[in-house]
Amino acid sequence: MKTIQYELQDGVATITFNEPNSPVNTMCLQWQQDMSALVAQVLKDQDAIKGIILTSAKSTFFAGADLKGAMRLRPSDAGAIFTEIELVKKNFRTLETLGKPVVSCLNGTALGGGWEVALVGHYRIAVDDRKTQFGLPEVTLGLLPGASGVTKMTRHLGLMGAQPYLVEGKTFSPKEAKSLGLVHELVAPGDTAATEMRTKALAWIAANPSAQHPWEAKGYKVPGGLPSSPAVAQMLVVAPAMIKQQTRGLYPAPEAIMACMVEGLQVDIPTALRIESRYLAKLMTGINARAMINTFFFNLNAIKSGQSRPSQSPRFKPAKVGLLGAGMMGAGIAFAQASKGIATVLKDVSQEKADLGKSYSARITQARVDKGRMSATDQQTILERIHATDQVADLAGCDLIIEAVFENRELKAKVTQEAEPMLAPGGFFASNTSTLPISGLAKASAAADKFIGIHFFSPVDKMKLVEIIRGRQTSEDTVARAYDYVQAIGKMPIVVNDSRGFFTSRVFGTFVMEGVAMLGEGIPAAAIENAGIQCGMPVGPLAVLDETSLTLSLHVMEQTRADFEAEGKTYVASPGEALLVNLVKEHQRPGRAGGAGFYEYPAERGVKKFLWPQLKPLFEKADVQWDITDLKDRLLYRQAVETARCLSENVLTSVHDANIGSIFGIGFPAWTGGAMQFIYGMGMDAFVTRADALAARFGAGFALTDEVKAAITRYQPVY
Ligand SMILES: NC(=O)c1ccc[n+]([C@@H]2O[C@H](COP(=O)([O-])OP(=O)(O)OC[C@H]3O[C@@H](n4cnc5c(N)ncnc54)[C@H](O)[C@@H]3O)[C@@H](O)[C@H]2O)c1
Repeated sequence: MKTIQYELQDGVATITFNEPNSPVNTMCLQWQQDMSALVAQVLKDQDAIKGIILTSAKSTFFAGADLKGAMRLRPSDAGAIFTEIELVKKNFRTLETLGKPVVSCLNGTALGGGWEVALVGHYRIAVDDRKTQFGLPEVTLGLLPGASGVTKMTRHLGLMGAQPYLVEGKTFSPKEAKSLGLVHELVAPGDTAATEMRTKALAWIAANPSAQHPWEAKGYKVPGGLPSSPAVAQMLVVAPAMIKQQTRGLYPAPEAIMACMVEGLQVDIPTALRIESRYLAKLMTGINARAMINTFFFNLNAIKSGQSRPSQSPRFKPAKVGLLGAGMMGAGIAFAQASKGIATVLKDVSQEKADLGKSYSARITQARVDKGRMSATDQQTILERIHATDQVADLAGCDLIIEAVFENRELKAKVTQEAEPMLAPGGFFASNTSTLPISGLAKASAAADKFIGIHFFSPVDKMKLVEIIRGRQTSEDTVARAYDYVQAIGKMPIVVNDSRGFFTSRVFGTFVMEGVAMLGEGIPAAAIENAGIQCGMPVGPLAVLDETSLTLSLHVMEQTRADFEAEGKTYVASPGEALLVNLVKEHQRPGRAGGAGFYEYPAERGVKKFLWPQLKPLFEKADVQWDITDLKDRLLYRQAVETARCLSENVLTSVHDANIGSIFGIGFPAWTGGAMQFIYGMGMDAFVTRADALAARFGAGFALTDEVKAAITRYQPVY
């Protein structure tokens, strides 16, 4: 056995998982074969065995399924997958129904398949380490815990009790596991933890010679009752509808898990396990799981491990970072930095404004203190790290200064020249601009190689993504430092090359303007907004444009037009631009902040916003024909085409940055796996055919040139 060590001593069989050439244990093909060999060995030795201990030689217990293999699966593989899962469970079941006590000694994290291995033990002992996580997050990858996870957790915790851990994929600490009854004993972390766990395991084995899982005993009652009991039956009327509402029918896994829980409780264990295998085989070979695994496992890991970070540069640890502008963004960034231990100088034009910016951190931390999620001491430490000031000189010695002043080129140039001399030797300067090309802003800098874009999203506290923009002259060392800074404050960096709107603002612009173009065609605003929600965007294009401001969009368009004219280039207005001018200038509807946009924002408390009734007489056409599938496709395809163009133009240089950036920066629906995975998931031919058809009816925004098609093919990931 290559991945499992087996030792039988004094009647105790110790099974140690230890996959070679891997930092973690996985359910790889070799492990599956080894498990069959192991079970055969245990059966041979069973007369001599008094008990079994499951343990790991890695720093974690067991990581779970081999996801690379899952990326190669297609619907035609469902039968083979069913057989494979059934074999894994047959081996588990042989061990746990042998009539011998089995103890899992959990030295570290056990997630997904790893937690299902842990659940083979009748008794579970864990090291109470803060880093350790247990649970079944399969749903977040479009999967279902099919190696007995659904069956066992539902029987342990009941239908209601198990829901958060199965349908939502909530993970839990060793302490929480203990309070849920999923772990029976905890030991303190440290050098002696392994020995202590073993001692406890041996004692339990000696005291429970013929252990079994609780539900194997006659008369076992599932907590909360069976689906036929009145309380559960009542819950079952509501729960599926709630799931449907949350997933909008776009994510099959939560529904499949719920169905599997309910069906599994009404049959015996072997049948429940078979039902589970069927559901898993279907999910695992479907398009959604592939998209989610690709993005939420492989792409996220690529970002964490720094695949877009220039690898030659040494690691950078920011100690002191200055922020120019204590407005909405500056205040948010200050809190993000200070809570990660970075000394922060928050500068504005007056002490009053700087203090106001700092008060944002005071408010956020106070809310956490009030909820018991932060200690008053921690709050004080964070606030003490933020020095609010109106003095440029206070920026002296900063490793990095980020400007977040008004979106105005002249002002940005002025503050750059004022603050740059304050940088510590080797320090660098960044702009948080959301629209102005970085290479142009860098002209104001005395060291363009040390000038970069670090584009945060609002609200900074909630948005994990940060877009790093490499200007024409930005050095690779500066890119690496910006990457390290973003990771140091716990955010997710993507790296793009400079271009108008970079990646996220550019693609986001195509989404909202496609919505405005539809309105210009006479399609009802409510239908447009509904299409946005139905395809999985967080909000409709008109509502989000109201939030980001119609005036701002118009300002950016005017600025772009002026830049194009100055460069002697032809500016082509997007189809919705005239309508936007009309709304802002003729009808004084600047957006949410101005109290009026596509929506009305009633001042009365509790009265919700509603679409401005005048949109109907002004823009809707009674004879317009539209189809919801077309509307949904237009909103998604327009963004996917623009993302592919970004790859083709070298604005983006990786698919993981494209996918993660589109989901976390723009709100591109997660069920697709991101804007590029949307294309790869459906296949190049199908995508091109549909995009061509949309281009023929709705314009050049959907047109794919040969270069763009070549870029899509060139960047296609291979698993
Ligand atoms: N608001 C967003 O959603 C968002 C998102 C990403 C990026 N951005 C960009 O971030 C920047 C700031 O945006 P915001 O929404 O925080 O603006 P804001 O209007 O809330 O804040 C700007 C702040 O800059 C201050 N300021 C002006 N001149 C200054 C100077 N000489 N020195 C120091 N401070 C000065 C102002 O007093 C004000 O407090 C802009 O470039 C914007 O495009 C904004």
